[in-house]
Amino acid sequence: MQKKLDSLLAAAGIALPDQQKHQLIGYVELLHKWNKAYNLTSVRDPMQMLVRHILDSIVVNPHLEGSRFIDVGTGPGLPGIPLAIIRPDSHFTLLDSLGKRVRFLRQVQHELGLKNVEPVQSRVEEFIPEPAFDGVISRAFASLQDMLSWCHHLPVKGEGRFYALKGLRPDDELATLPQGIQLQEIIKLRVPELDGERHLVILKAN
Ligand SMILES: C[S@@+](CC[C@H](N)C(=O)[O-])C[C@H]1O[C@@H](n2cnc3c(N)ncnc32)[C@H](O)[C@@H]1O
Repeated sequence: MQKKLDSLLAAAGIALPDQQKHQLIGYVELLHKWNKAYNLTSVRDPMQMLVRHILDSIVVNPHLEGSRFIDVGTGPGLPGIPLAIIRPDSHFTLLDSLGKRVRFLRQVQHELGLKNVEPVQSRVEEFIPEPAFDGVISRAFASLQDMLSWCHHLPVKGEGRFYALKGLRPDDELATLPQGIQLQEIIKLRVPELDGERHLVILKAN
């Protein structure tokens, strides 16, 4: 798996310390080991997990601003765990409503020794955290409208952003953004060996 990760990282132009690469591989091994018991992902092949989960998450890293994030509807920790591994000076709250998935996240936290993640079981609508976040992140969670309406009460700093990882450019969802929210940027992401388009939508309150 190490060779495959190295070649994907090289193709993406990402350099990481060995310790972070070992943690990313350790995370894939845990996903693979516990997938059946916890029903974590439809991706069964660890090599495909590297492409569709690890690379797909970490290509977002250069576009994040700040150090305190929440990954809403994180499921098995995507994109939050890979981002927390390669961004050890940032803190990630990993939120999901399903107890089984949050139990898996606690196991990952413990086995990989991650000090910068906090798994939380809650529906996002009922979660009242503090202090404020620099960014609210989600992947495969909800339409932009639902994400923003379920997350609007989360405390986000003045310069804070909403980051939504999407497949195709979601022009129809962008046409009906709620009042008070504006589009900052849509970034086309390049994920080596992944078929199909990936986009990062960055929104901010105005
Ligand atoms: C399709 S999965 C995506 C998981 C992960 N982000 C990924 O990219 O693989 C959506 C996740 O959102 C969680 N979820 C759905 N509605 C939620 C809510 N209102 N509050 C918190 N989590 C929610 C589900 O339990 C599920 O784990």
